[in-house]
Amino acid sequence: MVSGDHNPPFLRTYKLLLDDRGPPPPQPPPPPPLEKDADINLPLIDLSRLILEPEECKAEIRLAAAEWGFFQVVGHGVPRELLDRLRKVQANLFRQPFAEKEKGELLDFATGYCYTWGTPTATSLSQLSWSEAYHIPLTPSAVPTKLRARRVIDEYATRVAQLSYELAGVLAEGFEGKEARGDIDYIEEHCKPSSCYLRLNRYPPCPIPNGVFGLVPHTDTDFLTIVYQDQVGGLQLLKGGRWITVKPNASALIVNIGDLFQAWSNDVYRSVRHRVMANSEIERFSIAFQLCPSYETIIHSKKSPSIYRSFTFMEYKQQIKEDVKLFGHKIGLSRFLA
Ligand SMILES: O=C(O)CCC(=O)C(=O)O
Ligand SMILES: [Fe+2]
Repeated sequence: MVSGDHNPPFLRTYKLLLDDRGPPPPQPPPPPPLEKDADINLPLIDLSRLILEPEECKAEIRLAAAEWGFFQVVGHGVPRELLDRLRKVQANLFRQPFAEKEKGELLDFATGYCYTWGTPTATSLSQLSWSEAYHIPLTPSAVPTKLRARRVIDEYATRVAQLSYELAGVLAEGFEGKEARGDIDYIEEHCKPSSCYLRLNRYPPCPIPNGVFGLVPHTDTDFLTIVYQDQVGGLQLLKGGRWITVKPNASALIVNIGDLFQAWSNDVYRSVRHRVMANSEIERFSIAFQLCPSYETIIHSKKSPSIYRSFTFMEYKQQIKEDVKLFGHKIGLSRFLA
């Protein structure tokens, strides 16, 4: 039986930021009206077609990654029943008392895990993320676990990592050409599960009206992210100057391109800014798998002229850390222009 308050103390901790809101920031002029609804529907790709009509399906994946940087997939092979079990495990982990979550001993992952909430560096409301998360490095453990939660997370991680390799392969072949199949192994070689992450997110209801972020606008620091969201909604991506909501679809997984794929593909694929809006009444859950390389991996495009200089993943992460400290936010790829 779980007792004690499970919500992080947002109102108390961020009281100054919340009191100091001032007038709302000036709004940009409204964008022109959309021509038709279809314009705002994210591509939905049925991956079972990779077997029936592989070339058409691969072309759709590449087009979506180039034009949107975001797409949803069905027919992805992750059983619905596993997603349901995972969601229960996730809800239960977040329902533990806040003090227990902070102690960080709820899961027995090989290299530990990290529980975070809010934005300790925030100096204004626009830098605050109204959410909590378990960041789990997917290092395989030598010791079998007795924890059901970890077994379910491991099972999901194995499946979703496999899916990410498959998608990364299709995308790599798209800009490197078929003859460069070796580069498909580039991903499998450098992005072993031990350097990938799973992030369990919870967005508690936020009593502050208007526009508090569940997760502040950002691009992802990885090759690829695969997100499983619940039915609440709130994830939005930036396209053509508009924030577009990713409509919940219970059978779909959301795939988005990260900064490293953008650099490696020399801007063929786009790492698009996205954010989560907080909901005033309902809590929201999502799970993000991040396909990341080992720290020493060198990211460089073979295309000439190369838009970005070569950099290691370690350098990239280090730069982000410095920028967050200095400016309160990540600057990202523009720091690495050639
Ligand atoms: O919660 C979501 O839908 C998105 C999460 C996300 O953008 C992230 O974890 O990087
Ligand atoms: Fe993200």
